[in-house]
Amino acid sequence: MSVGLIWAQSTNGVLGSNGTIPWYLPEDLSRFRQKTAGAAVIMGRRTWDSLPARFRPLPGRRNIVLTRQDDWRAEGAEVADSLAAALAVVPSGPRWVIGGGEIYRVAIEWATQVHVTHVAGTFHGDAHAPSLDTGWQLTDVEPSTGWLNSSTGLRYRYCEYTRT
Ligand SMILES: CCc1nc(N)nc(N)c1OCCCOc1ncccc1N1CCC(C(F)(F)F)CC1
Repeated sequence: MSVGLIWAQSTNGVLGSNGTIPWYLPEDLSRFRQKTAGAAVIMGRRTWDSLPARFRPLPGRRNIVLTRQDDWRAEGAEVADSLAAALAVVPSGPRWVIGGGEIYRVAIEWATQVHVTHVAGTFHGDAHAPSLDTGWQLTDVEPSTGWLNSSTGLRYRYCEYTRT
């Protein structure tokens, strides 16, 4: 029942603040788009609400939204009331959990890969990335040393972790 998690976090582990991402990193948007293209994406209802309207639903992907509201509906979204239910509706093929903090904390138990965009800097926020325990191996860092420079002046790098 393997699933991948993908997120962008600051040095102090912030993912989001009040339903938004507290930085603008166009390179990460491209990376996210490329990594999840054609896959099923699983997200919490708050993350769905946070998507800019033109990206809701995320184009070219099955969008599965987790909510406990049994009457919740949205154009372009498939609804599930648990992660297990979400994974059951996409029995095969790549599945990416794309947020938010609450969902990552549940999904990390099922995950076999985590792709993190690390944004250099300290940001205020109310959603935090889960910590990766010792079972996770860092299998790819780009660049191998140092940081990439965004057109926005932010420094960032990509880390990929796997767990057997
Ligand atoms: C990108 C942000 C992001 N980064 C990584 N590495 N992992 C994620 N889990 C993630 O959060 C995806 C859901 C939230 O997404 C957005 N939140 C605010 C503004 C824009 C977006 N994006 C822009 C790109 C768009 C495209 F369809 F092009 F992919 C999807 C919506």
